[in-house]
Amino acid sequence: MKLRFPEERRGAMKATVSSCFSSISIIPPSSLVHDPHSPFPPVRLRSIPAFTLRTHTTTSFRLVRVLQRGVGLVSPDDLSLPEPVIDVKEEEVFAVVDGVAGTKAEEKTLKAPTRVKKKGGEGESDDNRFKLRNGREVFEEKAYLVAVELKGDMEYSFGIEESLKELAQLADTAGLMVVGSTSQKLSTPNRRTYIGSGKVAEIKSAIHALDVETVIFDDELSAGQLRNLEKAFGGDVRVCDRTALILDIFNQRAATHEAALQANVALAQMEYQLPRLTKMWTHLERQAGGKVKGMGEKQIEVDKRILRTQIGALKKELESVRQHRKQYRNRRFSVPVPVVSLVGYTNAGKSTLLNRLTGSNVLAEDRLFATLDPTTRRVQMKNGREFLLTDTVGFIQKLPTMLVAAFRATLEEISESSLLVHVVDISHPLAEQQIDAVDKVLSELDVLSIPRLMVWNKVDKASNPQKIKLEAEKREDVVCISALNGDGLNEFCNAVQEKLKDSMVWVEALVPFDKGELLSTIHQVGMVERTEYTENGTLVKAHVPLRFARLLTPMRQLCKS
Ligand SMILES: Nc1nc2c(ncn2[C@@H]2O[C@H](COP(=O)(O)OP(=O)(O)OP(=O)(O)O)[C@@H](O)[C@H]2O)c(=O)[nH]1
Ligand SMILES: [Mg+2]
Repeated sequence: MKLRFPEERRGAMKATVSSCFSSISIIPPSSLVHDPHSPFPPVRLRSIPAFTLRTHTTTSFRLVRVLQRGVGLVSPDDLSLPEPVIDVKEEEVFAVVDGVAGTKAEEKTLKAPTRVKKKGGEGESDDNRFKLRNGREVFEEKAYLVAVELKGDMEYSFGIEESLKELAQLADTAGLMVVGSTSQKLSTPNRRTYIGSGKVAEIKSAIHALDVETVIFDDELSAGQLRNLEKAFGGDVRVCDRTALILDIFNQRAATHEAALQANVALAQMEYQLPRLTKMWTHLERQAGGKVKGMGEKQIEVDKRILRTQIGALKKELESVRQHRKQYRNRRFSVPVPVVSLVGYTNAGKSTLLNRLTGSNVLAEDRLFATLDPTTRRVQMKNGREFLLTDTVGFIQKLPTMLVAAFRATLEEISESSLLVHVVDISHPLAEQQIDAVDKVLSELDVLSIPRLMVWNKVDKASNPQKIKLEAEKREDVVCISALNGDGLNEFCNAVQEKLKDSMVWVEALVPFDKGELLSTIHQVGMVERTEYTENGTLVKAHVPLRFARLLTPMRQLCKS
């Protein structure tokens, strides 16, 4: 496999590890657990919008309720919408209620599509389709996947088949059963239906033949396209896009996490929802026989205003969480242990690496987006040096921008790190494309200036580990490891230390004898090259973190005089 790396990434991770680190080895995990607690105290938010707490048994039902007919998102308690004076037949209630959030009839429709386990008869085959996902039982709906390759799209490096494979993994993570897929090459997407009319007809036949319940598109679709496609496919089939699917996975996973994280996901869902509120209400005018002109327009405005207010309130609360976390981090930084963040594509093995090095028990599994919130643990090496290692949420190609924005506060951990370790699943056929996708997100987060070290993980799983290792040796900024079996972890720690040294400053200071504690801290957080005992104190020559160097300024002057 050929891997490309931009010039700036070929940094200073020397193959010639400096002699002062040659004796470093890793202490067995059991003795490394220094910080069994999360780095942040639990944060309480005053309010999480009601919709994030609503759960339904059927995934696609949730997708549709939450993401497509978004007005249902708004908490009924917050609403003072005028009830539409429309005489509707029983079967029309569902459509009307889907457009009118918070009416009494909504409760009725919420229950409508929920599947109930039946004993015997018709329900028996359905029984096998109830699966446990993210700690919850969900009905495994049949999903059909659609991808479009736009001609001349140079950014699209994944290839349509691979992107579909990843979409299938996402669908599986969300609890859907993929029964088929199709793709189309287009020069420009169709404005109304995204795909061409022939493809629409082809998918419609597949829906009938395979009993499809949900059609998922690999790209973000507009509200109009989603609606037109649903209409074209007819029946009960739902249509959603990749972004909605990712948001749904985050929503499912966030349910068991702290409130601040749920609020981040809620915010991302609302941001996705806002532009998709248009024309949701036009059916009201149709059902009123066109007698109440402008009614739909008015309702959209009301909904948008409510949603904007909720977004504003949520942003405000998240800002206070941000400040809270910042204060906590500042306190942590008063002991200047360098912070190293693990970043990378989802499923690359970041959490497995953190667990290996620190004896922690962070969830690591063969699923996408196993980790949602950062975990920081202390890594101490045999030579007494230590650094803090932070595990972060994984990235993915076509990561919804609203998710990146919403997680910005959480990802501040990354921006305040001394070093980013980019973990790559080198056994993956698209490792190179995944590296590019991660770089893209890192540049969106504006952290490209932080020193980086690349780690090729899962070497044990690669078809030709020896070849990979030889390739890595040729590069200056790559370390090969297997987080699963522990191979290469000594080299990894040495490389981290070397990289950290690059970000430190050289000091020569005379530390008075009565400041023994300070001397041991220098040994702990810095890289001491030499110590000399003099009449007036200990002369130390070391690389230390910038913040710490400032503390030593008076002693540096003392040394010069
Ligand atoms: N063979 C092999 N499997 C590994 C290795 N490292 C991790 N894995 C497996 O890869 C899967 C994903 O590992 P995680 O540690 O959860 O990956 P992650 O990067 O934290 O994933 P997200 O939290 O989704 O971003 C798990 O099934 C791990 O057991 C490795 O070195 N070799
Ligand atoms: Mg993880």
